[in-house]
Amino acid sequence: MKDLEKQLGRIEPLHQEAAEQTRQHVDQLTKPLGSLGRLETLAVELAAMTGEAFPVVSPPGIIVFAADHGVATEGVSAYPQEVTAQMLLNLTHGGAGINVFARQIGALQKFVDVGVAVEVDAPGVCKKRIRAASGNILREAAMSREEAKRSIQIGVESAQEIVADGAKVLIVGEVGIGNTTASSAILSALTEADPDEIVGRGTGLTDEGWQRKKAVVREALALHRPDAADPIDVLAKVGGMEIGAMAGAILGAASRRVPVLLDGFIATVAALLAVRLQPTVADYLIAGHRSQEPGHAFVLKTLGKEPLLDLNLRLGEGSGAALAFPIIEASTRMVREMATFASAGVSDR
Ligand SMILES: O=C(O)c1ccc[n+]([C@@H]2O[C@H](COP(=O)([O-])O)[C@@H](O)[C@H]2O)c1
Ligand SMILES: Cc1cc2nc[nH]c2cc1C
Repeated sequence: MKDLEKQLGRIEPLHQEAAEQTRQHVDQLTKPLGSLGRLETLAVELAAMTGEAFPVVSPPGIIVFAADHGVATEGVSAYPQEVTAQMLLNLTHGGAGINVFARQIGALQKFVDVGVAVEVDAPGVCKKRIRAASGNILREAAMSREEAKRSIQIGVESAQEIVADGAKVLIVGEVGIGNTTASSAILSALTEADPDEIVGRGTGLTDEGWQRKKAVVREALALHRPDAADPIDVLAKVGGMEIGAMAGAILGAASRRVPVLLDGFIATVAALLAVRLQPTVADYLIAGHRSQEPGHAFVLKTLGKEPLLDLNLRLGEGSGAALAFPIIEASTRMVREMATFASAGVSDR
């Protein structure tokens, strides 16, 4: 990934001085020491990421990447493939769940087609199509190595664009019928997790469909034998274009010291790919929520991240991260707006 590294520049280590300044300030605010719990540690983490002791996180930026998966023809999703394109159109009309939550938090929104099966003609779609759906991983590679790299590069560029537009935190979301199958295969390949432990029902498979999905993941891994030490190989053989783009966007945001608020299973598997490509990116990740998909708890544990919310969500699109955003914002407002013991004339311990 030499070319990508060149394009990204370095991902800077955390800013310890800013973090220390925030830590000291938080301890002077008018509250019992440590009483705002996770909000306090979040405030310090955000300072370390941004390099600013009093960071601003609004407006957040949300990028939804859409792509189709050849494996969808194997009966691994409760919904048909055409839903991906239909939902992409719905997103541009503002009718999807993430649109509602994005409006609630005043987010910038971007919708990127990286490989939907049927092209969507709508002005709100950024067309970065690599190919019309990935290959069916049960029989062929999801994509070529070049296509996998291209997906990452599109993600990097999309993140850089939304940051240039003013986004202070990045949320990456996706739509892609079949992408929990691809994400499960990536996760198993990268961690040697047993598919039985991490494959879930995705959009809501029946017991029979769920068993078939586990077998598909197992067979795809046996066929392709992706190299765990080579994340691009894993992405190309059993991944998907929106997953590569999300990994790239996460790298792109971190390279600009922009914190990344993670959504559900697919977004977090993309984050694991990003971490395997560039380990320092892990410092810029905050887990928004824990999805119902069983592999999500596993990948969060692998990344060492504790989610902010657990609302039994399994929508994707960036929805869980958008719902967690007000907590991030509250931590920054605590630092900026609360009085100190000295300023308010309140007696300290
Ligand atoms: O984010 C999650 O944790 C999540 C869990 C289950 C399903 N999804 C969404 O549902 C789609 C994938 O489910 P499936 O069953 O088609 O693999 C895809 O469009 C995702 O956005 C998302
Ligand atoms: C309707 C629908 C909306 C979605 N949004 C993200 N994934 C989705 C999957 C389906 C099926």
